[in-house]
Amino acid sequence: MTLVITVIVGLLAALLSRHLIRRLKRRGPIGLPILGSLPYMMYRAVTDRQFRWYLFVDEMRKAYGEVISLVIGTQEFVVISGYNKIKASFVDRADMFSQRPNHPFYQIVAEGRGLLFSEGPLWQDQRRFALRVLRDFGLGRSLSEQQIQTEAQELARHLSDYNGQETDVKSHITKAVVNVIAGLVFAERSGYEDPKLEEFLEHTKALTQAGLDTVLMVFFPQLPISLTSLSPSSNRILQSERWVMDYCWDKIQDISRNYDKSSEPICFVEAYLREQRMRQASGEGDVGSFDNRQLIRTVSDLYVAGSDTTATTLRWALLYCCFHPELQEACHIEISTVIGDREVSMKDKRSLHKVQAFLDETQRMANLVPMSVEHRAAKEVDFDGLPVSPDSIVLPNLYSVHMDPELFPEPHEFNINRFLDLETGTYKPSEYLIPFSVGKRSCLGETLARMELFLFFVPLLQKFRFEPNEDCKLKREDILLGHDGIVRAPADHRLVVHSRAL
Ligand code: HEM
Repeated sequence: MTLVITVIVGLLAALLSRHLIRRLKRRGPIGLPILGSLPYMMYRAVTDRQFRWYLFVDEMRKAYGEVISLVIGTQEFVVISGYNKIKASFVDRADMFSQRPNHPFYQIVAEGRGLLFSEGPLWQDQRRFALRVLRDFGLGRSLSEQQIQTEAQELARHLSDYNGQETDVKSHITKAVVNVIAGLVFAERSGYEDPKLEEFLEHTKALTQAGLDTVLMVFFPQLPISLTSLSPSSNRILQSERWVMDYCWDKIQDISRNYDKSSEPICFVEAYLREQRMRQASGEGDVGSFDNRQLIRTVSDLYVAGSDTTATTLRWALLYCCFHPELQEACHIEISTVIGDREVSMKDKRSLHKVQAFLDETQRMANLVPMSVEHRAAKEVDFDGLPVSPDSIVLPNLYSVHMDPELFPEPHEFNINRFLDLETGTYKPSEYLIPFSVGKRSCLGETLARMELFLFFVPLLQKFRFEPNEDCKLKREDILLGHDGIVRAPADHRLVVHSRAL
């Protein structure tokens, strides 16, 4: 018996010392063997109502440094924080840090296809193609400008029905933004009452605002993947993923049945179908990586990445308008003076200094994707003295840049003057504002998103005044703290909409 106890204690001591030696070589919390910092994180999540994953990670950054190793369960996260370190890794060493996690959970969800979670030559080809097609359809130019203007008018018409009443602006705004993407991808739009659109919004929410129990699967990559179905939240993600894929596939099939592949494409799907045909004609009858499964995944990525992100940023902008009525009024006066009651266009952007500063400050404070999308290293590498394994999940801590008091003094204050030249009153952009991340994997939809933010926000402030309802005033701090998730959304709230006399 004594011998057995001695052997067990010896084994445990050996395991612990091996763990300690390995952990001491790395910067970051030591944690426990097998569980890492998970118990501490769970304790914090249970005892602190204000616990948020990105705040926890940033707390670790404050305690241990700008490049740290955080082990949760058996999964190592390498957190890269601060503008200089983020640039040194994702821009200067982009070839090393532009991969996506090879973790089994991501493989199940995305199968290494699409734009968001693919890598290597497949990702390069698809990204290049998507950017070219979106440019051909006038991204950053008049075609998509008209499309957004039409949706902005529709949104304003819809909101004017609520004059003097309170409403949850979320669904109105998201529908308008989804219609812009649907126009580009499928050359169609849905009515605001379309039940499929409602369903789509529910499923994208499940995908972008996943909870901690989903991440639990990520924390233990060695667990059999069948266990994923035991976690309700992981299951919800997989179901939503399937729903969005089926939805996209139905639409692709409709387009495919009617599209004459020799004619000029009018949407992304038609351009893709034509590319498939050209590849089949030129090669050995092979579409290469441009097959139908890749098409569905790419389309669903554009849909999911392009809807909740922009819509939620606009919701943050209206919330900040409500909590800073003097700034809302200053932007309205600027809009009235510069463009009066005519329709806004992208040409007006450079004359609307306060509006631009307001949108930038919104993006800084909102920290919409605080830890960006997960990366990984292409191979075993040393970065800033820390060994980084290709199995580690690398997180660009964008939140740490936007909240850096050296770059943005009093970072928790909403202050549009950071983006204004105080002598001339003109807009002054900052290179440290990086909501779309940086480097080769930076947001593919940045140009579209910037256009949408401007072309939706200006008519909203031109035609309406927004006010928080009583509940929103009472719960201000909770609403501004927001939810956890890949996309950081404000907590549910309702605003009172007042039409302005034009
Ligand atoms: C305000 C709105 C938006 C924000 C803040 C935003 C932010 C981001 C961020 C932080 C990433 C990850 C970059 C990285 O991996 O380091 C990303 C990736 C991506 N975004 Fe956006 N995004 C927005 C809107 C859009 C729109 C409108 C589209 C669609 C047209 C889009 C499509 C994508 C795609 C496809 C990727 C993956 C790129 C890749 O892995 O190569 N995004 N976005």
